[in-house]
Amino acid sequence: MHEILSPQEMGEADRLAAEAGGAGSYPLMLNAGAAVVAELLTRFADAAGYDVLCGPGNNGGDGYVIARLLHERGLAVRLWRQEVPPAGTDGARAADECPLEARPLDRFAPEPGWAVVDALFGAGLSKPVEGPYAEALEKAATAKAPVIAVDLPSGVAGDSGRVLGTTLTADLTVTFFRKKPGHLLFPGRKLCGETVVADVGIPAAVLQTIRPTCRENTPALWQTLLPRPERDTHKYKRGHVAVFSGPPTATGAARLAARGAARIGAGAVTVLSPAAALAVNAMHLTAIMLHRVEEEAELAAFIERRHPAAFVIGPGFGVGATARLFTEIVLHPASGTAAAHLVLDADAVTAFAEVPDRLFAAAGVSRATLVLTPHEGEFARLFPDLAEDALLSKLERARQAAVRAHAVLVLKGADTVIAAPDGRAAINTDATPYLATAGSGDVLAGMIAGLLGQGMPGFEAACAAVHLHAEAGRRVGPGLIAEDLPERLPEVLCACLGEEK
Ligand SMILES: NC(=O)C1=CN([C@@H]2O[C@H](COP(=O)(O)OP(=O)(O)OC[C@H]3O[C@@H](n4cnc5c(N)ncnc54)[C@H](OP(=O)(O)O)[C@@H]3O)[C@@H](O)[C@H]2O)[C@@H](O)CC1
Ligand SMILES: Nc1ncnc2c1ncn2[C@@H]1O[C@H](COP(=O)(O)OP(=O)(O)O)[C@@H](O)[C@H]1O
Ligand SMILES: [K+]
Repeated sequence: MHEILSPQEMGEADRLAAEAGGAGSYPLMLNAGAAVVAELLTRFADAAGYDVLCGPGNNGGDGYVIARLLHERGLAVRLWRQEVPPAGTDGARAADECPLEARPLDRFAPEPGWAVVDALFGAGLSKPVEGPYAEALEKAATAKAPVIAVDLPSGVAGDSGRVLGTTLTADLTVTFFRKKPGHLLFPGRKLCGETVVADVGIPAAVLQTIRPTCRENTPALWQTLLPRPERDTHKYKRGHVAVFSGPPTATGAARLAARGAARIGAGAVTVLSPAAALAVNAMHLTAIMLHRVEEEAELAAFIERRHPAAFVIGPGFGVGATARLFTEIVLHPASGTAAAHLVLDADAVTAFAEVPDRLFAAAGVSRATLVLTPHEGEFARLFPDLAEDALLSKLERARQAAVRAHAVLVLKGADTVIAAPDGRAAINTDATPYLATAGSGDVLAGMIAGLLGQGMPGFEAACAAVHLHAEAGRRVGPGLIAEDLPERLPEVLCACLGEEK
């Protein structure tokens, strides 16, 4: 159930199911209508009546089925429409089979105590919602009527969650077969209210033909790859992670990342510090080691002697040439030295703003996995054209950036998207807004490096870290500060690994 289908893939699912069933697509519409009615009767059973707003396509077709089924149950129903579905379509058939008289949509006036069924537009939204359609949605919103949206709140784009023209906030959205990006990406996620996925009789086997590449970020994606230490392991086998520290006044971010790496199971973690910051770092580190690295030769020597499995560069590091130099050294260690994976975050992302191609070229020929963890602002510095393209969804931006950068891309935010250069993508859905606090991204960068260092593949490591970070944040809740996150990881990991204490 965790596959996420684009509206095009959903159309394909519909087509394949209709072919396989032999009875066309109309039975799916009947099932869709029945599924919405079942939800209405569970959650909005005490409504005085139901106003069903029907659009000109198959979303409207679902609306006619819903209106008929409610009417057959003896409930009070009013049907509102602007245009009739074109002859020969499922929508037209549903309209024909609906005995209710249709009222003109521009006369729609919500009644106190009535619920609104929004069946104007769903997957076929093709232009901004305007005119009488927009006015009807605005009236429902102004009346604060309970709203159930069919497939999507009308006006929300299924591929991106963006609003085209006008929309409304639903209390409940019932979608069919699988969620679409618009249910999970903001603002769509907020506008959907709660989203329920209903079975309309499309067999799961159609997914073998469609082969969707986007998933909701649940443990099913990566749980089996979460590292568990062998009984005869030793600390360096559990992955040695090195985190670059910034100057004396900006060392905390690196320590947060280091703590994230350690708590997620890296066997050894070293903070690499410029000379001037060694004293301040030393005052705050215990299990985590400290090593002076300020110059190219010191870094090369550290790599050659200690063979770290993964690095973090960026948190509190500064945006200068050193960030670029160290990044390039890590991606291309001296020949014969094993490549270490790299998480590039924060200042190190910004350091490549003027020369992003240098980073992408280095990643393209590196033996290591590069994971980029920008928030939207940092993303725009590395990928200005993608950030400015209003037609691209957050999912599409992350995907294109991953291909261009030859990197796993973690595009952070309330709806973090993780994308791999091979086209796989995941959308995270369980983060708490309490994570929006300084330093929480630093912890995440360290967590990703900690998993990479333990041998987890890049895409899965990033997905797992994003989920575990969100779960740790959820457990802390109000009052969360970044320091809390690593400390919650033992309990979160225990639950995820199914280990008893
Ligand atoms: N796939 C499945 O498995 C199943 C799908 N099902 C249902 O089908 C729905 C998709 O149906 P759909 O493709 O007919 O699209 P829909 O959303 O009704 O819109 C198309 C119509 O609206 C028009 N139009 C668009 N935007 C507009 C605007 N802003 N302002 C004015 N007009 C606008 C558009 O005009 P056009 O673009 O042609 O100019 C066209 O006439 C899906 O959401 C689900 O509810 C279920 O029955 C069960 C199984
Ligand atoms: N509204 C939100 N809901 C859920 N998670 C959020 C929200 N805002 C930010 N986050 C998460 O919090 C972290 C913030 O990271 P970042 O922006 O890099 O901050 P910092 O640099 O201060 O560590 C990211 O993991 C991001 O996905
Ligand atoms: K709708």
